[in-house]
Amino acid sequence: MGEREINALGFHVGIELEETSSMSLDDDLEEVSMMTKKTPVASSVLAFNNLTYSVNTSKEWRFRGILGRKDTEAVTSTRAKRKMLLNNISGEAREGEILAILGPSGSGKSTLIDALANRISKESLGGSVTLNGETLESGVLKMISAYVMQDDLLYPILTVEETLMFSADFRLPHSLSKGKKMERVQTVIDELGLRNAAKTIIGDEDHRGISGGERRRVSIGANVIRDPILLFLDEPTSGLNSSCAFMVVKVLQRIARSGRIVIMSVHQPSSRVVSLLDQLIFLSLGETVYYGSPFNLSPFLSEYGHCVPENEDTTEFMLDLYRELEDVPGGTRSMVEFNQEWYKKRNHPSNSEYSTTRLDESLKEVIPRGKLIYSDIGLTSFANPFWFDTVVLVKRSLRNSNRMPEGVCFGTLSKRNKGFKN
Ligand SMILES: Nc1ncnc2c1ncn2[C@@H]1O[C@H](COP(=O)(O)OP(=O)(O)OP(=O)(O)O)[C@@H](O)[C@H]1O
Repeated sequence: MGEREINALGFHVGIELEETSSMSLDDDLEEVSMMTKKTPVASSVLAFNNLTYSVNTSKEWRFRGILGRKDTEAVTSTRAKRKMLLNNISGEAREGEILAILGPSGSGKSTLIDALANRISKESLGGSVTLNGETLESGVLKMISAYVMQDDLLYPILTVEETLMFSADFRLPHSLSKGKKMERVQTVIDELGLRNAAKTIIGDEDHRGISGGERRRVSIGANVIRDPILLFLDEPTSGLNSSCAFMVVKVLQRIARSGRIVIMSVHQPSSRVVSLLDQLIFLSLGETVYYGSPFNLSPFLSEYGHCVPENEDTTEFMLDLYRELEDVPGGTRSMVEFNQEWYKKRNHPSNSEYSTTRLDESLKEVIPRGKLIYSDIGLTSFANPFWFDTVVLVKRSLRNSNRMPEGVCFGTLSKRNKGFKN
């Protein structure tokens, strides 16, 4: 354990000096990795307890008349049914760490991220979400967090630097000087390992631009420009090949280590990606089948009676195992129950240490750095007036469309969900 420092939230953070890892895949990332890395020990914690969310689904039956006679009127009966999307999900995400939510399609990964990111109405969501033991006001969590969506919505003819500068104009207070905003943009470019791509256009199917992995990092950068405390990402690696996916998660690890909480969903990560994750939640049909570190997954499976064969990837083995279980009667129930017992045995509430600094005091420190204003009456509105945001958006659209050689219509966005150039 090395020195102690105070982080963005005003919390004390223990710093460990770590050996540098070498990355030949990306020059920029390698350059940053060559510098001594600081790994903060978590001191702020987003805890979620017994999150439960269900939706109404209605089933409709139509009866023809007796003996299916066509002249009798059809009778319709509708019976409301509730579908459980999240069932008693608990866990914590710690500052300096990445919490990853894994599971097959439809297991509830996006729903859980939405629940944590305050994108599901409080009335519909059971359970609690707290930061350092305090329940966040509905608006506050949104204000101190950023949510990166699966789809890239970027302007194709703007360069990486311009894209981030427009984000800075849009997300940072307009009272901040151009120079300070540019400084922040340059910091983010380095943090994302995008130095070599800074002057390259985003590109799309018709215009050659940066790679798919770099695009994803630009999307992340546009959201971290205002330095959020919490970063939520829905499938940040989808559509990327394994080396690009690794680089994206490597960047997320760096973002987490700089004192943020990162929560992401991932469908089928490679073992290299898993090596960058700190905590995992495996979901099956809205229930937790494993919650813990990647290192404990193999012992968990052994104790559950399914030893991971030598040379097999543990995460893949786990995903295959419970996908098989989902197809048999009783499904993954025994695994869900085993996980609850296993977790209780290994974790004690005293492990969950976090700062005792009052949350509102901590927010006072951090909020002026971003787009938000803190006043004596609490958190108020966004720093930039509506007209200012409108001007920024119009300027961005105009610059993009002016550069389109074909004179493509105003405000064209690049949305490449498929066909990434990895
Ligand atoms: N409003 C809704 N009404 C009914 N079912 C819903 C609703 N929203 C989501 N679902 C269902 O909830 C389940 C979980 O959805 P969710 O999007 O969270 O899964 P996921 O694990 O993120 O999947 P993917 O990897 O495909 O994105 C799915 O079966 C989905 O169809």
